[in-house]
Amino acid sequence: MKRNLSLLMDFYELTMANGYFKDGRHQDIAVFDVFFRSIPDDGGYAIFAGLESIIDYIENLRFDDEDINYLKSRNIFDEGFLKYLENFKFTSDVYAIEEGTPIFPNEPLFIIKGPIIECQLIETMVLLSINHQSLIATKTSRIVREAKGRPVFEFGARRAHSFDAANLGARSAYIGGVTGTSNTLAGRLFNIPALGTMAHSYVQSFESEFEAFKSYALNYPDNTLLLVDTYDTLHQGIPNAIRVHNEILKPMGKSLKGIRIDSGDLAYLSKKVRTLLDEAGLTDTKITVSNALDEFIIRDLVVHQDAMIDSFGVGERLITARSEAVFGGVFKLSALEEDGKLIPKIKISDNVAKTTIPGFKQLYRFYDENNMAIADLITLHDEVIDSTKPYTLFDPMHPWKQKVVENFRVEKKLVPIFEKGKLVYNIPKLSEIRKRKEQLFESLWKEVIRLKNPHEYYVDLSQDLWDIRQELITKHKN
Ligand SMILES: Nc1ncnc2c1ncn2[C@@H]1O[C@H](COP(=O)(O)OP(=O)(O)OP(=O)(O)O)[C@@H](O)[C@H]1O
Ligand SMILES: O=P(O)(O)OC[C@H]1O[C@H](OP(=O)(O)OP(=O)(O)O)[C@H](O)[C@@H]1O
Ligand SMILES: O=C(O)c1cccnc1
Repeated sequence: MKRNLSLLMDFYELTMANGYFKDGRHQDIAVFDVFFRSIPDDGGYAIFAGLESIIDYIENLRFDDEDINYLKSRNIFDEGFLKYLENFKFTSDVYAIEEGTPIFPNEPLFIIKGPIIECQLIETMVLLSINHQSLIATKTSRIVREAKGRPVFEFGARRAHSFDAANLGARSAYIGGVTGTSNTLAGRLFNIPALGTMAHSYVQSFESEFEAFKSYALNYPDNTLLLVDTYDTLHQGIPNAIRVHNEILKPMGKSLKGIRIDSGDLAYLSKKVRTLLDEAGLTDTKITVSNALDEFIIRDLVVHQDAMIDSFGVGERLITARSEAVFGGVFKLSALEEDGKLIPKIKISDNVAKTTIPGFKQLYRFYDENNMAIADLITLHDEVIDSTKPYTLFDPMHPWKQKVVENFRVEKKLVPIFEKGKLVYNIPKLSEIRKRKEQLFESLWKEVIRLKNPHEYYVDLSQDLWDIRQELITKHKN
């Protein structure tokens, strides 16, 4: 079902848009940036996601009769403004970081340059898409990393905060690194491997656990995955699973694919289960565990308890990003055209870190000879970095802290998405986005990605941009 989401915007976007229109300023060219200030869970990096939803929103942004009639019924909007909305056409330029890219605080993730009225109308959807999807991709990447190569499956749909959160959450989780999802619709929509085991209800619905396992094995002899903790994992679940293997699967030339443990001490049980399975000759049968897992429990199981676990199913704490459920991306005006010239604008705060970075910008990532990311540099939009010469990076908060880099390579991180309202970006397949995340993640130092007290990745300003910012701070403070 195609939904009309055009009015999914904060009401103030419309009152401001109506104001710009009535004052005849609505076609004035503005630049707005999206950035975020702190990384969820005090992490050292985040993963960017949500761009495809924004592209979809912009491509379908039109106001139908029901939208217009609703706005009319509020009795505050100008007739001319409603006519403008009725004939709305997106004409702006958009630049964004590509999904799956590691991102850091304060850098521009998404830039729109166009009539101020258009910038304002898309604000809410841009933020909600980036904030939700980057949050889940980031949380997932933390979880997957701690599994140290063991597959992680996303099991969260039932505890997601809505159906959109389930579907887009599964997509973000796939970018973040899960191997598959239990959400069948996400599987169909996004071509993510959709799969699963069985629930306790299946076991409970039979006279005995053995009968339940037998039925499952007969129905799925090639992919028998049994939930073994309904009654007693070690004394009933595993013996019944081994019996089903010996009596049903083995005579068919098949073998038990895997078992899932969903309660109890997962380290202790997994080791005991591994021994029992091995002793029965089932050395290839995989052990999956679930039950309110997160990156910390997984790390504890894998690193500190030597649990014998082959894969993890992770639901509620991933799909809701329970440990820190807000990704604080913001949308700020950074430039305005006056007499045909873009004039940088700033928002000053007593907290220097909260003072915005003015101007129409570009973002570069510096890599060393070994392809490791050294720092990100925010520049003016047209600045060019000459990588054949040494470049002096400096900390924008403490400019005397400097580092001269040589033998580096730079990547422009903000790529054109819309030009004068026309989509110019080749939307990548989800599998390519996932691969990008994997590849770019390899360029981050271990110090930056560790869970606790990570090293702060440098996000610097070019000298030209720093000068403009200082000039504006001085001007407004006087
Ligand atoms: N060895 C372990 N190390 C660290 N955390 C663990 C370990 N085993 C299980 N956990 C976690 O401890 C929590 C236990 O949850 P809970 O108190 O609900 O117990 P339970 O075993 O699920 O009990 P129930 O039988 O009621 O389902 C879960 O988050 C689970 O992932
Ligand atoms: O704990 P999570 O990380 O969210 O992982 C998903 C959970 O969902 C299921 O439980 P549920 O009690 O909903 O149903 P069940 O009868 O299949 O166990 C499953 O057994 C997991 O415990
Ligand atoms: O397939 C599973 O094992 C599954 C799916 C959803 C939630 N919990 C478990």
